[in-house]
Order: sequence, then structure tokens, then C-alpha cells
Amino acid sequence: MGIAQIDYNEKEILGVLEPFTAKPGNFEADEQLAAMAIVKNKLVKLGRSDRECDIVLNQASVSSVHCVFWAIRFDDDSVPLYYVKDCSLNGTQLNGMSMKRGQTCLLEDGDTITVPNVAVYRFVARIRQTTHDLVEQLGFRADIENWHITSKIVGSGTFGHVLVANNRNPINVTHQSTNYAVKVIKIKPNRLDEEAKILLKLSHPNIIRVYKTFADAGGNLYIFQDLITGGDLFSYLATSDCLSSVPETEALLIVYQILQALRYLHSQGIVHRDLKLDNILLCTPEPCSRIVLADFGIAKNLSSSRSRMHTVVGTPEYCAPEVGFKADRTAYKRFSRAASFEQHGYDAKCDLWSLGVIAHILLTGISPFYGDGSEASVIHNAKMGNLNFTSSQWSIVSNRAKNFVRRLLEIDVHRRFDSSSAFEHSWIARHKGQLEKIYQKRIVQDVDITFNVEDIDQKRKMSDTASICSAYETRNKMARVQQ
Ligand SMILES: Nc1ncnc2c1ncn2[C@@H]1O[C@H](COP(=O)(O)OP(=O)(O)OP(=O)(O)O)[C@@H](O)[C@H]1O
Repeated sequence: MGIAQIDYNEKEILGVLEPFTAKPGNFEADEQLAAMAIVKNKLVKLGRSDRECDIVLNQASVSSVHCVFWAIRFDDDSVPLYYVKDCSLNGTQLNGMSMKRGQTCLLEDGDTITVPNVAVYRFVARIRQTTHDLVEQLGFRADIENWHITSKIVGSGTFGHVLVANNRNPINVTHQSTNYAVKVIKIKPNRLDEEAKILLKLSHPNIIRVYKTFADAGGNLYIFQDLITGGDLFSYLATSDCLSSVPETEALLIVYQILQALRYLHSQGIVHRDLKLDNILLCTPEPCSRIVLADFGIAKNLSSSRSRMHTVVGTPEYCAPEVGFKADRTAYKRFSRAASFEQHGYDAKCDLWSLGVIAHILLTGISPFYGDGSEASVIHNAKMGNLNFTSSQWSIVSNRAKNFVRRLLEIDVHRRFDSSSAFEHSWIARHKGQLEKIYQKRIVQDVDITFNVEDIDQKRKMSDTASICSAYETRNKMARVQQ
């Protein structure tokens, strides 16, 4: 059977959809139709519309876009995660079981996807998981109450691994069950984990939703959360050797959602402090997707402490100058609380600077203070605050967007927008009506479709905060590194 998208290099193909013919009680490969390749960063759409779809099924019961497929690969060494999302009126089945309308499910090698009474496809994974006892190798527990942790890695960071998890108590047994993610980190030696505590009290469409936390005796903290299926913004923008920009309207909708999350967070007294492309997740890798802030590993709850922060944390490329990163690491090591010597600490506006860096990248593909790429030059350039809007990438960007970026990347903290006043800038304010409409229709509804709110509240109530305390007593001495 041939593959329709012959212009793909074989190495780029991560998975294949093979057409099958339904025979009574069986399926048979359909030699008449070509198979369809799934490659990184590209949706494969199946449906009736020949304008929009890669696989066209011209029958009345098929929706214009009926279902979509994609693969997310965290990095070149990792095994991709494959997904199918139902977008239809009449339903899609995965292995004979109906998907909920709008639901996204993980695909496994050999799964069948059925458009009832019309067509059957079989999914073949080109890169497969070889280690099945990864959870054991990492020293994690595979089962925690109703939760089961799989060996599928979603992503990894400095502090831990994120794996796919399942909940064995699906409320609705007639439909495909939902997949979750679990982030496993080592607990800090001298206090309860801030990330878990902060996340458990938050509830917002643009902030990662946590259901349960659990700490084992070995000092592992498990944070069970939604699996966000579209990958992170870094992977979304990454081409082979650089980052690409997105159209201004798409950038506006992403920035608008991040601002919604920041306004909520700051109103709760919480500062993220590590806003960057890698920590912004997409529900689907396409324009207008709901985006979700993740990784609250160095977030700070100001309501439980003083209103200013002094610890130098974050990622230099996205970090506001007042946070106090030192270009000279030796000097920084000797005066690790440099910010408090140099200035008077910093506040929630550090998140707005990071948003400025993100907006700059979204609009141009360029990181504003990157310089020669060394940490020293990034820190130096940010402290100078020199912005260059003359490069060719800016030529197609509106003056309003440029001015918005300038007002976020403002060295003088008093003049920099906060998370409420940024909404009043004309780049956002003049599209307020449309943005709000799209936000309600696509973003807020997406949360309602994907999750059963009562189910969520139930699980949150059961969250095992007590277990965090017990593990705190028995913790080992592995510290989470703070800059
Ligand atoms: N809930 C989730 N759903 C899908 N992907 C996720 C989820 N949480 C994290 N990821 C992926 O895993 C990666 C690492 O997760 P995370 O940033 O939380 O770990 P970390 O150890 O705190 O990372 P860092 O080194 O950036 O501090 C993210 O960049 C993202 O791609």
C-alpha cells in the first residue's frame, strides 16, 4: 500500500494511517486507497471537505472535518505520542468504542479508528516504546489508588519527568476514557512542595489542572494533572534550526490567553517566575488552540509571604532585569542574593517581561536579547533593554504590536504594564469584542467539552495533601536546585 504524502522523507514519518475495508466480523486492508503519513508538527485531517482535509470521505454522515490526527515528539530522542481528536457530529470510534464529542485520545500501534458505516483506518506507529518497565527503572510507583502510571514519557525537565497516567475509575464506561499526565519530582528538603500547594488551589481554563498529589516514602512527589495533548509552544514554533513566527492574529490570541492566566494568577497573589515557550502548552498543535500554563516549579505565593521577592530564579533569556541575574557568574555566586543588594527585589511584573519576550518571539521568531547565545550576553542585553524593531521580520508586524512588546520589555518596572493594564493597550483593546467571543466559544467551551466538572471537583477533594506532609518527614536530602 502506498503512502499518499510521498514528498515526506521516510525518516520524517512518525506514523501511518492505513485504510481498511469492513468485512462482516473482520477488516481487510483496502488496496485501492493510499495510506496517510503522520509527521511532526502537522495535523492530518479526515472529513468531507476536500478544501480542508487530507483524507476526504465524501459521504453525508461525515462531518466537514470529522477527526484529526497528529504526533508530538518532545525531543529527537523521545518516543512520539500519537493522538486522534473527534470533531464530528456523528461520532468517531476508537477500537470500536465511541469517543466523546471533542475528545482527544492517545493512539497505540494497531488501533483502529472507525467513521461509523463509512470507513475504518488502522494506525501504525513508526517509532515504538521499547522499555516497558521505565516506571520501575525510575524508582516510581506504578499504582497509586485509582491512578496508574504508564512508561510513556510526555516530557522531561530539570526537576522531573512527566509521564502518561490513567485513572481506573472512569465515570462513563460507555466512552473512551481520558488520559492524564503525572509530573514526578523530588521533594525539597526544607519545605513542603510549593508547586503542588499552589496548583491545587488554582482553577482557570489557561492553567494546568491538578487532580491529586501524592508523596511516596522515597521522596517522590506525584502531581496528577491533565494531559495537554498539543505539545509545548517551543516545539510548535521550532523548525529544523530556528524558531518561526506566527501570523499576528494568532500571536494575539496566544498572548491574550497568557494574559488571562496571568491576571488570574496575580489576583491570587501568585507569580509564575518561569514563563517561557517550553512551559506554555497547546491542547492541539494548530492556531486558535486553548493554551495552558504549566511548570509552577518556582512559582511564588506572595499572599503567604512578603509582597516582594529577592531570590534570583528563572531562565535568563526570559528573565526581567530587576530579578537580578548577574552576567558574571563568579560575582553572582559570591552574592547569590544580588537582587536584594542591588535593588529592592521584584514583584509580579517580572511575568510581564517574560510575556514580552514570548510576544517578541511569536511575532518575529527572534528572541530579543539572545545576542551571541551565551548566558552573559543575554543578561547584559536585557539589562540594556535595547530593542531593535528594524529587522526584516518586523516589517509585516503592526505598530500597535511593536508598541505592546515595547511596553512589556520596559526596564523601568513602574512604566511596565501589569497583568490588568496590558489588556488596555490598543493592540488588545481594539479587538476586545472579537477576542472575548473567540475566548468564550473556543477556549472556555473546550474545557467544558474535555472534562466533567463534577468529576474534577470530586477528585480534587480527595487530593492527598496529608501524604505530602508524611513524606516531608521521611524525605531524603535531594534538593530541587534553585538558581
Ligand atoms: N500536563 C502536561 N501535559 C503535557 N505535557 C506536559 C505536561 N506537563 C509538562 N509537559 C511537558 O513536559 C516538559 C517538562 O515539564 P516541566 O516543565 O513541568 O518540568 P520541569 O522539570 O519543571 O522543567 P524545567 O526544566 O523547565 O523547569 C514540558 O516542557 C512539556 O513539554
